[in-house]
Amino acid sequence: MDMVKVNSMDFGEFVDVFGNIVEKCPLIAAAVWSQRPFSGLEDLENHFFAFIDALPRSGQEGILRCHPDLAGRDLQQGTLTAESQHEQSQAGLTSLDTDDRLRLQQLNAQYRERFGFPFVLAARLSDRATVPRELARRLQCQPESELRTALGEVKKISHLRLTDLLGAHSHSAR
Ligand SMILES: NC(=O)NC1=NC(=O)NC1=O
Repeated sequence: MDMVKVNSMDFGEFVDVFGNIVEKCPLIAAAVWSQRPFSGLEDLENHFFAFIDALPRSGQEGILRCHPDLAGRDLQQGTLTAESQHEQSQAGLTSLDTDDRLRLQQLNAQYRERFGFPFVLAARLSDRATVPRELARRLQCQPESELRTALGEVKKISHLRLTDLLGAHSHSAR
C-alpha cells in the first residue's frame, strides 16, 4: 500500500485500515484522517503521535488502559486483537510455563496498583526473559516519568504496526 492509496481513502476505509494502529483506539485514526494528505509514513505517524501528546493525562492513561496485559487474561482466553496476538507470540509470551505466567501476572498487578494503568511495552522488541525484568525495573520509577515511558512504548508499537501496513519503503506521495 502506498501513500497515494492512503490519501485517497474515505473515512470508513481509513479507520478500517488504521483503526488499531493504537490498540483499541480507533478515535485516533478517525481524528488523523482529517489531516490528509500525508506526505509519507513518517508524516502519518507524526499525526498519530501528536494526537497522543496533545491529550490530557486522563486521555493518555486511557490509551494505556486500552492495552491488554502481556500474557494476561486476553491471551489466555484467545480474545487478543490480531496485532496483539502476533506481538505477544513474537515475544514468546504464548508459551510461558505456569510459574513464569503467574509471576508476570503478579508483577502486572503490582504495576497497575502503583500507577493506575497497565504495564505497556513493545513486545516485538522484547522477549520472555526481558519482559519481567523490564516490568520489575519500571515498577520502581516515578509516576510522571513512567507515564512518559509507557507512552513511548505505545508509539513504538504503533510505529511497528504502521510499518507492517505501509512497509518501511513506503514512498512519499508524488
Ligand atoms: N501491555 C502491553 O504491553 N501489551 C502489548 N504490547 C504489545 O506489543 N502488544 C500488546 O498487546
